[in-house]
Amino acid sequence: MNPSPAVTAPVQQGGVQDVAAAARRVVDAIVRAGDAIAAQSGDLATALHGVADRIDLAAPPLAERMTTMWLPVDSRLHNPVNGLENPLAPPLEITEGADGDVAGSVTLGLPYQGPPGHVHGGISALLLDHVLGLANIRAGNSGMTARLALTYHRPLPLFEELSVTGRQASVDGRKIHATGTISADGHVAVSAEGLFVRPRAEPGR
Ligand SMILES: CCCCCCCC/C=C\CCCCCCCC(=O)SCCNC(=O)CCNC(=O)[C@H](O)C(C)(C)COP(=O)(O)OP(=O)(O)OC[C@H]1O[C@@H](n2cnc3c(N)ncnc32)[C@H](O)[C@@H]1OP(=O)(O)O
Repeated sequence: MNPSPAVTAPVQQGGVQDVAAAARRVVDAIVRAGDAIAAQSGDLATALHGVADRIDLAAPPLAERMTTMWLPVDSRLHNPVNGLENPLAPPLEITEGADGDVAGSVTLGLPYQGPPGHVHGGISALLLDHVLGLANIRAGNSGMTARLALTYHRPLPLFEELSVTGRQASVDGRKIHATGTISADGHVAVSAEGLFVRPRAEPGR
């Protein structure tokens, strides 16, 4: 289900989304293989640099790419959480949302490992910061993250579908409070309370 054009971007077959998906696969394969590719490392690095050189040649000036980052459509495609054109995004799939809430799902592999078989705590913070931010956008009052407090209740497993939720709790002038969770197998593993502050001027302006 695609609940809101405000927080998700259309899934496209082909195009840059496919390139980003292939790049994610390369990252995953490197982390999985580890020392097993040491003997081929020269060839592999040369091949990957060749791909990067080819892509770099086509790139427009950096400033041109940065200016639209806060525009909703561009952010939806390029943010590092659910941006389908950003290889760093796992990507989180926004699957559901009601009454301004945002819900998403994601299965994380080895590149996101912290403790053995479990998700690095900073990745949980990344997911929750973004989903709380999206919940604020959906609720119609959004701001910059000023404070994000996370409680890690239990280790969060890799290779299992995770459910991420976010909702706006209250608005007090420019201060916005939002809460969220990450659950695995129906159990909350991480919960978050965030303070977001609507800047006096839009960021980057
Ligand atoms: C408008 C933005 C949204 C646009 C959306 C476009 C579409 C995009 C689409 C998709 C995006 C998906 C969503 C993304 C989500 C991710 C968000 C991030 O990752 S943001 C990057 C990380 N955060 C920073 O870089 C902030 C850095 N900090 C600042 O810029 C400032 O400190 C800021 C804006 C947070 C506050 O600055 P001041 O000058 O406006 O704040 P003062 O006037 O001092 O305080 C206002 C009130 O807030 C409290 N406050 C401020 N900061 C606080 C803090 N850290 N802890 C506690 N209280 C704080 C103060 O005590 C004050 O409260 P009293 O009015 O006195 O009651």
